[in-house]
Amino acid sequence: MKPLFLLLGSNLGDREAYLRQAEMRLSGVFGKIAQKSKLYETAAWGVTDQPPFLNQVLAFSTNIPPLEALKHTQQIELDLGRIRKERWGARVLDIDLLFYGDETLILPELILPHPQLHLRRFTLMPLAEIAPDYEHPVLHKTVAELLQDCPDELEVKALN
Ligand SMILES: Nc1ncnc2c1ncn2[C@@H]1O[C@H](COP(=O)(O)OP(=O)(O)OP(=O)(O)O)[C@@H](O)[C@H]1O
Ligand SMILES: Nc1nc2c(c(=O)[nH]1)N=C(CO)CN2
Repeated sequence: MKPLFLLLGSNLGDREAYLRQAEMRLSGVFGKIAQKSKLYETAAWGVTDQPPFLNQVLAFSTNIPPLEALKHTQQIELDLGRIRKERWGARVLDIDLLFYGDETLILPELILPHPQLHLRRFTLMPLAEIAPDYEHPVLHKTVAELLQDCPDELEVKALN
């Protein structure tokens, strides 16, 4: 079994409800949630001309292989997305695989650890809440150190 850290994001519709549904579906696949961050309200990063996000990090302990894990998370995005699509005409759930234990992968469909995680405060803040001492298997810095060194100045606010 290895720890799998997932970042959930939503910025359309009832964001909290989408995250909750995603969480239920994910625990159906990966089992009991080992750790769960608070919800974080964050301004949109990258393409800033869009509504603010709710982000949250969940951790599981699993032996489902990485590519299979990705298929599951993409299916959940699709399933919840279909509901959204009819209603809003946009994707409102994003699931990123952040760390899968010490796995390092560079495939067209999956890069582990997530190649942008150290550049994104909206990822590092919730991750640092639940796993500050977790070491990045490529950069060899802890999550707390990555957060400290992160150049991103995005405002990220814990909600609960
Ligand atoms: N660690 C990873 N977690 C999730 N998807 C990944 C990862 N590495 C590569 N991918 C690939 O990235 C592709 C694009 O994902 P998506 O459409 O969600 O992009 P995005 O959310 O706009 O950007 P980002 O991935 O930078 O957050 C997916 O089809 C997936 O195959
Ligand atoms: N704050 C925030 N910004 C984003 C996010 C996200 O989850 N949170 N996801 C994006 C596409 O993956 C683009 N920008």
